[in-house]
Amino acid sequence: MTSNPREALSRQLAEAVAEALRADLAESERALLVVSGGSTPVPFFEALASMALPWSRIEVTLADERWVEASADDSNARLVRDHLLQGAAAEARFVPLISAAATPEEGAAEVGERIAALAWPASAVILGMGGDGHTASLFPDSRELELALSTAAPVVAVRTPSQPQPRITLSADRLHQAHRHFLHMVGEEKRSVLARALGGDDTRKLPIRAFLACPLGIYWAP
Ligand SMILES: O=C1O[C@H](COP(=O)(O)O)[C@@H](O)[C@H](O)[C@H]1O
Repeated sequence: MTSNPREALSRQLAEAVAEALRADLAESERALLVVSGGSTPVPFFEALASMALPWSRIEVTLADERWVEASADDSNARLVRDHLLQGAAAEARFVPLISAAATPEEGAAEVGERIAALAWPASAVILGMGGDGHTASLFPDSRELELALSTAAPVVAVRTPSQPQPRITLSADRLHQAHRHFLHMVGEEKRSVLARALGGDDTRKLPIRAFLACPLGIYWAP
């Protein structure tokens, strides 16, 4: 039994996602799970990894990634490998968003083909949100924000002045292609950003707005 609200939240989210995967796997041979990176999902990943699931039938990919080596400290793929693909969950098929290309612009076509071949619509997309209202790598100052919000392509290479690395993100269109959407966030700052997002409609200012009508299951703890 855990008394930490963030741990309890992660456990509840993991149970909801496991339930979603089980329901979809009762209808289809494969199911796809799209997860986010950052600091918030670590306890969620660990809770989900402990769930009894037919992991070999589950595909996992990311909402976004920094264009860095898979072994880099800030690689979202590394986060998934270290915290989700553990124990029985190591049987899941993880499909990363990076390639051997030097830049995301050069790698986007190959990564896009890989992503398009997954078991869409996803069972669940778990989004995070930054203090600037970004989700996935759809940042308010991303040069390709307009494109990422409007294209039917699965992925977009993104350059963002506020961020140190180039990135690649699933497009909003692709992120919408899921049976269920969850937003996982913690802390008062993010709660007030979400309240601002709910009070307006300019997606370019707070890109999380692109997902508020999915409908979105909001998992928040202080
Ligand atoms: O840059 C990113 O940030 C968001 C939120 O991260 P957090 O550390 O505040 O939890 C995340 O959803 C996204 O996938 C990641 O690349």
